[in-house]
Amino acid sequence: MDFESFVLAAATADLGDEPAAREDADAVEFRMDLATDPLAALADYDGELPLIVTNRADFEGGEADDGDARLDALCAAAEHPAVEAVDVELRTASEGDGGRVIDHARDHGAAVIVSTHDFAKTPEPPKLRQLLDRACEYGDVGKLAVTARSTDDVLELLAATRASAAAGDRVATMAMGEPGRHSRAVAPLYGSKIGYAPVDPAEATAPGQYDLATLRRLVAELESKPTED
Ligand SMILES: O=C1C[C@@](O)(C(=O)O)C[C@@H](O)[C@@H]1O
Repeated sequence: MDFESFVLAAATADLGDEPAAREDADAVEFRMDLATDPLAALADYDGELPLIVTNRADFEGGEADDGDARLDALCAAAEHPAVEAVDVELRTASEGDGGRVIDHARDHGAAVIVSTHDFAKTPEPPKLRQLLDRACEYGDVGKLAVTARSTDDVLELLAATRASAAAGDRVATMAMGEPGRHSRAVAPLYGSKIGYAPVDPAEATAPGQYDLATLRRLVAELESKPTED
């Protein structure tokens, strides 16, 4: 996966969801932190969709204790041939031991997504750009998920997405929460390269997600098509 075009990832803790995701998803995001024995599940994986592996730390809204074991598991996962991208938090990349995961992923041919989340708010516009810039310094894709409290927040996120993409960075953005839901459908038009949606809406991995089939349909319908004139 080079993320040159938009990738819709079915986010799940259960790789058994893959057959159900095939029709609508381009990839599966395997939330290792939410799975019971993620490396065993990965060893048994023989699905068709490529995998993005995420072992989200507790300090960033996930359930994995931060520490060596979390990063060791990500490194082991990166060795699986179906794993085409590895997700690392910006904080882990910049302040923690994420460098070894990034190097290991690249050594095994996997792309690196560097993520940062704000679960309370949408930061001011200069900060949005700064977060995307920093995430792109470490990752092949810089991902920013914020919390929208109004549609104005979404406008600012879309503007930052557009500006980063126009500057040549590969970014993925989404606004979490109800007022931000539509960002998941429209951000691809402004340059966002990854969307996340659960196969089963009861198993959302973030607030405000559409279910997979809905997001696929919305993105496809909004996709700009060449005009005939
Ligand atoms: O970082 C992200 C984005 C996300 O938080 C979202 O808002 O869709 C969902 C997570 O599963 C994924 O790791």
